[in-house]
Amino acid sequence: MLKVANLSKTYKTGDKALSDVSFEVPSGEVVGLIGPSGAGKSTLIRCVNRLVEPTAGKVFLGDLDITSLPRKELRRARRRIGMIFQEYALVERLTVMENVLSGRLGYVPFWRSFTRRFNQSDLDKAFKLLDRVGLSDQAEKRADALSGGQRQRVGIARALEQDPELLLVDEPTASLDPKTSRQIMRLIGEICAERDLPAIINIHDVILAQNFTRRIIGLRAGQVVFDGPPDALDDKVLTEIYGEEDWTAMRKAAHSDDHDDAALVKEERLAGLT
Ligand SMILES: Nc1ncnc2c1ncn2[C@@H]1O[C@H](COP(=O)(O)OP(=O)(O)OP(=O)(O)O)[C@@H](O)[C@H]1O
Repeated sequence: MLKVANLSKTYKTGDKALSDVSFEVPSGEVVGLIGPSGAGKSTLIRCVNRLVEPTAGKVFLGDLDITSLPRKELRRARRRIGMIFQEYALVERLTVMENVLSGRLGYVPFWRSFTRRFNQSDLDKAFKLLDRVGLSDQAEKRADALSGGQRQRVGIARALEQDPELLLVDEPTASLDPKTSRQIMRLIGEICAERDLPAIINIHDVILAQNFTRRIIGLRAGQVVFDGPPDALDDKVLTEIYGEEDWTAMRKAAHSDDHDDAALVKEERLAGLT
């Protein structure tokens, strides 16, 4: 379980990015973190594993107070937190398998990580993960030969290779087309359910967040202005978070996207492609 208590962050520039943010994420819960640009979503995700140092407040992973750990212990604690990034952060010239195995680098002794020698159980696990994310036939391909969606699947498998207790996901679909975005969100949700893994997903697309998470936290100007189920996110709340928008038009557009998807899948089935 993750607990964030009274977290605040003011950058050296004087920008107040987070003010007194508190929430808990129990095991297996996937939280969509939404809010306009500059609301503090990335800062919040990064404060959890102290890639950004909070100015005040606490972060607990289970009983462990992440915020009070000295550097060396923080490194150990970070192994318990998997991160998935918008731009995938893969090593382009390495193979898919090597990228997944790099998720273990925090665990293996330095000399072994240097020679990239991994034990059989790491390899077995990586193969299983690649199978789970639908890439078992791509293990030897170089990362730079993959599509965006495939890259993000590698990013997911890599995060899982370290057996995390928490997933921090930063704009996982920002570089993907709508259909692939939905597939990636579905995959993350399924994997968290299978592993009883809590996750926070920073996602700018409200409709995606509503369709693929069961709880949404809305940030505005560094403060939590909504914390509840997707159904409760009505036009009034959305306007409070984002300001005035035509929410009906936005929903219609997303809905027609869904229909296009469904029609495509049907056509592919009829043509015997899937
Ligand atoms: N390294 C930094 N130094 C100074 N100010 C920063 C830094 N990073 C972010 N900020 C400021 O903190 C506030 C929150 O930024 P943050 O990137 O967390 O928002 P965000 O909700 O993730 O936005 P976006 O959706 O555009 O990525 C903004 O006012 C931003 O300008």
